[in-house]
Amino acid sequence: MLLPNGIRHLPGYLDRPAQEALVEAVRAIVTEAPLFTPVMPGTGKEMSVRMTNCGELGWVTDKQRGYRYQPTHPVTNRPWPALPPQLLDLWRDIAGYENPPQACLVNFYADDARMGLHQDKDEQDLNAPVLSISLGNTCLFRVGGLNRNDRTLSLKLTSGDIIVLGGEGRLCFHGVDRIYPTTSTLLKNGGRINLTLRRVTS
Ligand SMILES: O=C(O)CCC(=O)C(=O)O
Ligand SMILES: [Fe+2]
Repeated sequence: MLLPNGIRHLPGYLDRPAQEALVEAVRAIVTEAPLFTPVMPGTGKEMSVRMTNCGELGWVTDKQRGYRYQPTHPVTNRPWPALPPQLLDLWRDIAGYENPPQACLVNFYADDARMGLHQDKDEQDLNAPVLSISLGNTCLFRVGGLNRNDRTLSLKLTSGDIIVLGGEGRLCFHGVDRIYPTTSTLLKNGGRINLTLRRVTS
């Protein structure tokens, strides 16, 4: 399904077994690289999502140094766990990009978490798409244009859906307005997981 600016929505792309396998992979990642609470640069205000990463680089943020990618976990200082093979396969099948992903951000949304409207622009390689996978409870996703004040469109993302921000849509503003509790049985404790695959360097 094509949204404004060529953003692609692939509803129900992953079947239940594929979703369960990804949840298992995420469990292993979180054991090795514990979730941390990201903060806004400058204000130091905590975001409501908790996160970790896998891949050669991970997205991190703190009060002083702001948003960036780094090869190690900010708390354990250990390298991030490897990208699970399923994610490399998905990138190959969907992204249509010659180089493999370097980073996978793992976002955990409790049922009261959200993510404000933002652009993904901490990457050098803006030719590569961002591939985003939804697992667990349904969310209300909002996508706009290249300017914060552009008109936005809201859509529900359910477990197994994939969004591709590529081409024109690569730098579109987007965010998660809310999570709908008890809309999926995939995650025993509710909430939502979002996996975001990215290329970082050119
Ligand atoms: O949770 C989502 O669907 C979006 C996550 C996101 O935009 C991000 O991590 O940059
Ligand atoms: Fe984003």
